[in-house]
Amino acid sequence: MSDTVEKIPATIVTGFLGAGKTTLVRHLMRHADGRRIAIIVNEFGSLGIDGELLRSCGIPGCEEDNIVELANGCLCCTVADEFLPTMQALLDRPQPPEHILIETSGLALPKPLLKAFNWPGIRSRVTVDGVVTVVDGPALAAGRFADDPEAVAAQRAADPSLDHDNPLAEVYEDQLAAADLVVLNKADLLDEATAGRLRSEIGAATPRAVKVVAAREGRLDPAVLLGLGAAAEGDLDARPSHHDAEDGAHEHDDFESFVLPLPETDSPEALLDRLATLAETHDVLRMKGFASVRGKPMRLVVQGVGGRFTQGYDRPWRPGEAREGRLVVIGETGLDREAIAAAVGAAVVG
Ligand SMILES: Nc1nc2c(ncn2[C@@H]2O[C@H](COP(=O)(O)OP(=O)(O)OP(=O)(O)O)[C@@H](O)[C@H]2O)c(=O)[nH]1
Repeated sequence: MSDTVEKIPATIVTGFLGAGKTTLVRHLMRHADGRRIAIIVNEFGSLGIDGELLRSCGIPGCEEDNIVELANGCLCCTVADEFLPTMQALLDRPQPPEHILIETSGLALPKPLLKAFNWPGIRSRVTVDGVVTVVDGPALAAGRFADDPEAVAAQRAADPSLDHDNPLAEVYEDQLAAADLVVLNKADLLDEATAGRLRSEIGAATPRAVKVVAAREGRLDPAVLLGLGAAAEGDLDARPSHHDAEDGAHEHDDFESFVLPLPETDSPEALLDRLATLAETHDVLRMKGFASVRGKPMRLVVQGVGGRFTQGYDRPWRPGEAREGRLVVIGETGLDREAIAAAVGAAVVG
């Protein structure tokens, strides 16, 4: 009975590339009210941009020690090698966290991660308080991740061999199927009618009745996001995955990621224009990184989701720090790396 009483709650924040997970985690940290929260951030690309952005945000609680980065992989595939030892180390701290936030990569399937919470050393000490799935409202409205969920479902039901027909939709659907709460994010870019339509679409795509809340920049009261008490690790059957038959193992051959050095720029606007054109031309799903702007003491952050780009400065370049720009590029396999590199005036480095 005391089984659940003293367990540390963990919240899994999942959602497609660029949906707004890191933004939501930052909001949560800003409103943590002194709660000791540890963050585990996982990224698909080899360069940990999200961890870097969280550390530089200046919010108390986002210090180095509280953020553990699992870059270069996908949490769902490196559970045993990376995630479990990381959790163990957090739990073994003299002052263990009061809550653990896990931000998955945009391409991760939540279910293998949920399963990991049943490992003996973890299950006795941590419970999954809830899976929060962040959805990019405007992307969904544009039909990018689930053009027609019902049609996809019907097609699949008719032909079970259609396992990898649409990897984007599969990831999106798996993330929704695992959700205890869905955040319909980027509500500022949706009109009311569209938001209403998306809510019903999401409702139809989730296998259980799950609350859908609209948000701008993940700005929701922590009481809405935390304390869901789902104990999701004990409820796996209710969260179907396209990869159930594969016992959690899945390939990421469908997607690729690489890093480009970004040359110093005179104009952030010109840089963004170039990247936006590039994203459209080459069908890039996600770009994010840092750049040096000539004459500026601050580091420029660039964020691109599909063809929509934003920029801002996060922190001054440190004394002695090389002002090296870096851009992570993520897309479906087959990106023309050379052409993309040439378009930003760089050579591929990783
Ligand atoms: N307009 C608008 N932009 C948003 C909102 N939330 C996040 N963004 C922007 O969307 C971009 C991606 O946000 P992130 O929080 O980095 O998304 P993510 O899900 O962590 O991205 P990945 O880690 O690549 O999967 C950034 O430029 C954000 O500023 C929102 O509610 N409205």
